[in-house]
Amino acid sequence: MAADQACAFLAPHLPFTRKPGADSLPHVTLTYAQSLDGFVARHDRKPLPLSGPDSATLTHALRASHDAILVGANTLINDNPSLNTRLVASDAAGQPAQSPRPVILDSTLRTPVSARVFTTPRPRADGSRDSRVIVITCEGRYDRERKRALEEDAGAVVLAVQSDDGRVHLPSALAALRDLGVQSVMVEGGATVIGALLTSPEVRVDLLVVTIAPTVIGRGVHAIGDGVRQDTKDKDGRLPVIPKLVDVQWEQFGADMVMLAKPA
Ligand SMILES: NC(=O)C1=CN([C@@H]2O[C@H](COP(=O)(O)OP(=O)(O)OC[C@H]3O[C@@H](n4cnc5c(N)ncnc54)[C@H](OP(=O)(O)O)[C@@H]3O)[C@@H](O)[C@H]2O)C=CC1
Ligand SMILES: Nc1nc(O)c(N)c(N[C@@H]2O[C@H](COP(=O)(O)O)[C@@H](O)[C@H]2O)n1
Repeated sequence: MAADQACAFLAPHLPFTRKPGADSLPHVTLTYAQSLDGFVARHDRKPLPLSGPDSATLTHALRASHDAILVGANTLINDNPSLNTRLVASDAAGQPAQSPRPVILDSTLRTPVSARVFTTPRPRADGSRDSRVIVITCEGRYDRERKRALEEDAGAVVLAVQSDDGRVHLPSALAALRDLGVQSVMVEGGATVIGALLTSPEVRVDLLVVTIAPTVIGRGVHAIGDGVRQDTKDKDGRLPVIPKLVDVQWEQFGADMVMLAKPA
């Protein structure tokens, strides 16, 4: 069964908890599905189903094993995802599946109050933890009325952190999540967030889980190439560096191949 296979595949890497130390950031797993020719989305950025049922089960087991699940504002708006764990009964450790808290990176609060994520049931077996959606925005860039609407009409928690070149400063976002008690964050994308995270000199990706589906798209958005401008230096004059991968494992889930690795 795919759920058992997912548990066995992920078990050596559990639990996903933040490293010791008062100031340490949550554990970060970066995960996405790509076509055989390397795309995560069609060129029009419409939702693109790539994962087959078995690798989708793995993704949901991974979701259930994290405290929070993070996407960029474009993914939230384009895909209108649920971000829950409806495909699994247990997490990767065999405990009853909980849905992680959705987190949206949204510099200017474009997230619509009608987004599906706000009304998706997110029962928590332990009954104790706050499951409200968290929207992280940039200090000084958001509209107060949008913040009020997201908080009061959609029931979100809006956190404002410092901006980094007009976008949410990733270490500050993770520190804000840590301060809410989040130990582990699963980042699902899209391409811009994947690129920003993989090349961040300040944030460490602890685990990378990539599903490769035997589907050819031809034209679309590359998982990494379109999220990272290789010729663009950051504000400190540094070129983006994509880390090498170590401890690489491959396993077939249904028709898909899944790679699990650690950035060095
Ligand atoms: N196959 C897969 O596994 C997945 C595919 N996708 C696909 O990806 C596509 C969307 O990708 P893409 O258009 O690149 O957008 P993203 O979903 O990566 O969102 C990017 C936006 O997030 C906001 N943002 C805020 N802070 C940051 C930050 N620090 N770093 C990066 N982004 C930040 C920015 O918008 P602002 O400035 O307004 O804040 C930015 O434009 C969709 O088509 C979706 O279907 C998505 C997830 C997984
Ligand atoms: N693992 C995976 N496989 C695919 O084929 C995908 N298209 C995605 N996309 C991500 O999943 C989100 C949809 O989540 P729900 O099914 O609505 O819960 C989508 O927004 C992407 O983040 N992932």
